[in-house]
Amino acid sequence: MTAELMNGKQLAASKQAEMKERVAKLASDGIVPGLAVILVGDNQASQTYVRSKQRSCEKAGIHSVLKQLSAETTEAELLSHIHELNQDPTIDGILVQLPLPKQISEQAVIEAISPEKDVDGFHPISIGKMMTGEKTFLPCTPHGIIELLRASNVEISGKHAVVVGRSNIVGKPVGQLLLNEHATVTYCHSRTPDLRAITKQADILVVAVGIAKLIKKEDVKPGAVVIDVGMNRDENGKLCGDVDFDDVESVASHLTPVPGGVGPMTITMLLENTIESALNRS
Ligand SMILES: Nc1nc2c(c(=O)[nH]1)N[C@@H](CN(C=O)c1ccc(C(=O)N[C@@H](CCC(=O)O)C(=O)O)cc1)CN2
Ligand SMILES: [Mg+2]
Repeated sequence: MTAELMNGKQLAASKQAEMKERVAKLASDGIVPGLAVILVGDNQASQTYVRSKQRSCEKAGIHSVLKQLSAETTEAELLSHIHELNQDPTIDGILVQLPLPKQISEQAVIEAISPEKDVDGFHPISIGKMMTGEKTFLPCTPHGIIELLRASNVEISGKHAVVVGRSNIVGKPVGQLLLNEHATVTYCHSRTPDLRAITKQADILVVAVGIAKLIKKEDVKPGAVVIDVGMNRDENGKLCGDVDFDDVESVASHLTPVPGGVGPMTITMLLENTIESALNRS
């Protein structure tokens, strides 16, 4: 068996082309969606992701503002920027790029963002609504994963989904979204004994731990759908996921590549949330 590639890059491009049309229609009604991105410090990867978000906004016709703050920024300074953006009528979405420097509490920052502008879906109100299945902004990477599964016609209902990783950004929420789609969900993490015994039971395996090529073909049930959220560098400095792609390709039925899988969907769902937020303006 050779796994079918779940091409996030392609799906992201087609979704973003649709969004461009939606945004053009909105503009003719006098509404231009606006996204504010706050980047604190000089983390290289964060700079790349933020640039990519801005480029995608520009292509789609979404107004975007970047606030670049120094690594020494205090929590109070950052909060004051957020309070200002909460009041700005041209801004529909506020995103603070994570991770933040250690002097700043991520929780305090996330909670300062108005839930109406929480296009990252990280605010406790957004998370609570996601858990109860109410309409809300869904976190971008987990939502992107669900969209990838849908586009590949993967049945979720009744399947055993195993999530490796329990971060607030990916692991926890993707498990909840899979549960909302009626999967039976098992979470694994660094203290799970005999990880492989559990990953081998998965019909849908989502891996988001940040360990290069952790998952090998022996860890995967033949025919499983494997979603790789990892973003690591291999021994040659090449970008790679948490799944050993070349190994797992021969056992999985569907597999996401890194790059070009889940990553591009993250930005796409961010644009979708920003447009949604602009529609809620009036
Ligand atoms: N406030 C947030 N911070 C962070 C989030 C987030 O959703 N909100 N997620 C990640 C980083 N991230 C977006 O911010 C992100 C990561 C990766 C990609 C992506 O497209 N990756 C490409 C490869 C890029 C490369 O070549 O380096 C891919 O997988 O094809 C997009 C967004 C942490 N912080
Ligand atoms: Mg984790």
